[in-house]
Amino acid sequence: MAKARVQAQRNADQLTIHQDDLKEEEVEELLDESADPLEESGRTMDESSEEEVEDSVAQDILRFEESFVGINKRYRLINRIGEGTFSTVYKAEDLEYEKYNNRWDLDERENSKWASPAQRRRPSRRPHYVAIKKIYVTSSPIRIFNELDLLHDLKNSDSVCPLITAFRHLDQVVAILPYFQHRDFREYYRDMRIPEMRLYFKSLFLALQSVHGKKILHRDIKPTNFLYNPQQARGVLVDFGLAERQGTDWHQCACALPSEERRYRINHSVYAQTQQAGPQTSSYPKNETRSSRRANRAGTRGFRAPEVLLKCTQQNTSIDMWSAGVILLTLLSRRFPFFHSADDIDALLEITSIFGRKKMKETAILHGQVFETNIPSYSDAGHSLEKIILWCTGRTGDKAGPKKELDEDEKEAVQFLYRLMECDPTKRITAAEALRHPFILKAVEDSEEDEDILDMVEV
Ligand SMILES: Nc1ncnc2c1ncn2[C@@H]1O[C@H](COP(=O)(O)OP(=O)(O)OP(=O)(O)O)[C@@H](O)[C@H]1O
Repeated sequence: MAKARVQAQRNADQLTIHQDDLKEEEVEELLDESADPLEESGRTMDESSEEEVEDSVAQDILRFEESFVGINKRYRLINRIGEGTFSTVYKAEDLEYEKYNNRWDLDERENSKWASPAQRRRPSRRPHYVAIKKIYVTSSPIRIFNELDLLHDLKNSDSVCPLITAFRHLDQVVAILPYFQHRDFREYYRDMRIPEMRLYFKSLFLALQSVHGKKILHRDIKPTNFLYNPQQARGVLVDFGLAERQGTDWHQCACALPSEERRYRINHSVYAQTQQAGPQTSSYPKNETRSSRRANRAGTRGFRAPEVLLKCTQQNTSIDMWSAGVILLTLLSRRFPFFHSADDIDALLEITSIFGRKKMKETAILHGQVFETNIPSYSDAGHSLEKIILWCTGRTGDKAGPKKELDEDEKEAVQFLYRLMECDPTKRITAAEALRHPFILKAVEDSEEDEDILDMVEV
């Protein structure tokens, strides 16, 4: 029933929109459709003209249309495509596309390069899709403003999904973004090959380079926030709901001190004094009077950098590079999610099981924290990432048989991974440096090779 009502509404909307066009341009219709290269390239993967919509989704769409008065005059809601912690995202057709300047539409820009002057003058018959992000009314206005403000700042970056516009109706705010065709990460993480990974990360680091260039931390880098289209080898970053400008609410952290001064402070700390008092004394002050440390720990579990977990009070853009490293580890190990912690302590322990106790102690000290664990199974040195990837991909081999090894491409990927999952944020690779790393530079060589193959086919 709900489905039928949505369909009836859609048909009515479609009629009012297209009647006039048809009268004016009937003759050109056929030409228009066959000459539009985007008819081929723009509709990829999951896109069909009408999608199967579940009853519960259809009802949700109706409720949204009823509560947000006027939304269906501008957009034809098609499907619900995402339900996150802070918003619901719908796919919709932009019914008023031709009325506005659409500089944001990269596909259209690309398309018009190939079109004749006559085709360029004609309004395209291709439907134009947008993503409508309905931000939950429980989000604070400051948070909503922050997201829209940062998106506005990033509007000229080709690799950030731009904000087209935003509307408010009573307490409801919606952000309108271009709909970006992408493939669900879960469909390809098990079999993505190294050359494809190079392209994926090249695109991700181009995006991060532009975001970090503006001194903005995304804070929530994970596969669902990087919408990637393998056919175009291009992805866009979405969801700036947790993003912040670097320096917001900073207090001095030991990691930003010169190493001499840091050592001096550590040697004279309360902890160092209790240590000097001898092994019988408890390592921790019994009557702690200092308030517990506060720091922004926003992000998604499993993707938070060690300094976020250790409550560093001067976090910078390098936290996103760690999260990108977790994505690479996921792809190399074919395990998603790779980390599965219930809370921050668990998350620290998961990292410890890889990098070992010694590294974690050093990392904690960097931020003026003490890391101790009495869990016996954690070794001091941890395990190499190579070994972990071999274990995860079932290449352990038996003791009698030949030693199993990663192939050359994988070894190169792991070298790159060490630069991303560097526990000390001051030593971690930046997005700009990552783009110059051999692992990423080879992406260009690979695609040139592909072109050679294409040339051969043409000849
Ligand atoms: N522009 C877009 N084009 C296509 N799909 C999109 C777009 N924006 C968002 N989505 C889809 O909607 C999902 C949720 O979007 P978003 O991450 O912005 O919301 P969220 O509520 O902050 O989610 P989460 O809590 O999972 O981080 C995305 O993972 C993606 O699948």
